[in-house]
Amino acid sequence: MSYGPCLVLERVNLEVEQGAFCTIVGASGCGKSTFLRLLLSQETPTRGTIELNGTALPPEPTPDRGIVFQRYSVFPHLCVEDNLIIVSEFEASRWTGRLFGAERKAAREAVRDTLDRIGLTAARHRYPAQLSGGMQQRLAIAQALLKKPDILLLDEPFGALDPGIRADMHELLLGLWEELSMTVFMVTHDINEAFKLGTRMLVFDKLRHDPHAPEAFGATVTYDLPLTSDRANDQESTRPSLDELLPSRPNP
Ligand SMILES: Nc1ncnc2c1ncn2[C@@H]1O[C@H](COP(=O)(O)OP(=O)(O)OP(=O)(O)O)[C@@H](O)[C@H]1O
Repeated sequence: MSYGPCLVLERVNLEVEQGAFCTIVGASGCGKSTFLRLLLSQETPTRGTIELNGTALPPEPTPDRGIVFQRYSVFPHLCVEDNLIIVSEFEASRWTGRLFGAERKAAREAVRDTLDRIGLTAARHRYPAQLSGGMQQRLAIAQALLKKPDILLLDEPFGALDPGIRADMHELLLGLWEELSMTVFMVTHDINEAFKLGTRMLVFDKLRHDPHAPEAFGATVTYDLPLTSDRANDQESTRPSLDELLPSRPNP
C-alpha cells in the first residue's frame, strides 16, 4: 500500500479465521491505521487483494464492517438515544434518512436493545458532553454495533481512557465479542492490552531501510503470535516487551 511515492505497507500476507480477536501493535506511523482503513475499504490496496469469505472486499465500507476510533466520533448535539437512532435511520434508509411505520419501530427496538447491551439505558437522554470518556466510548461502540457487524475494527479505542475505566471496557468488549461472534481487529499502543484481549497478535514493523530512499520500503507483519485463551492465568511477567518485539524502534 503506498501513498504516492511513500510505501507504507508491503508484503502483508495474512489469513484470519472468523471469530479471531486480532490485536495489532507497531511503531507510531508504521501503517496500523492504514491497515484498518484497507479492511474497511476506506483505502484500496495499490497492489494485491483483500478477500472476505473468498470474495474480493466490496469497494466501499459496508454495514458488516464497523469501526471505532480513539476520539469519540459521536454527534455532540444529539442525546445518547438520538445518536443511535440517527445511525440506524441512515443505515436503513440512505436516501431519505428517515424511517416510517414498522421499520421505525424495529429500529427503535434495536436501539433500546443496544443501549441495554452496552449499559447506557439510564443515560439515554444525556448529551455526549454530560458523559464520562468511558461512556462516550461506549456510545461510539454502540453506534458500530447497531449495524450488527461481522467485523469490528477498533483504532486505539481505549487510548484516551483512565486505566481503571479501561479494564471495565475490556470486560465489556470481550463480552460483546463472545456474544456476537465478531471478528475483531484492534490497534493498540498498550502491549499488555494486546496480550490480554487478543487470540492473535500482529506486530507491524519496518525491517528494510534504504538510507538514501527512506520511503522506498514499508512495514510488514514481523510477528504473528497465537495467544492463549487462558486469560485468567496469563502471566504479565513472561511476556516480551514492545521493545523486544520492535527491534527497529528507536529507544526513547
Ligand atoms: N491519506 C494519506 N496520505 C498520505 N500519507 C498518509 C495518509 N494516511 C497516512 N499516511 C502516511 O502513512 C503512514 C502510516 O500512517 P498510519 O496512520 O497508518 O500509521 P499508524 O501506525 O496508525 O500510526 P500511529 O500509531 O501514530 O497512529 C504515515 O507515514 C502517514 O503519514
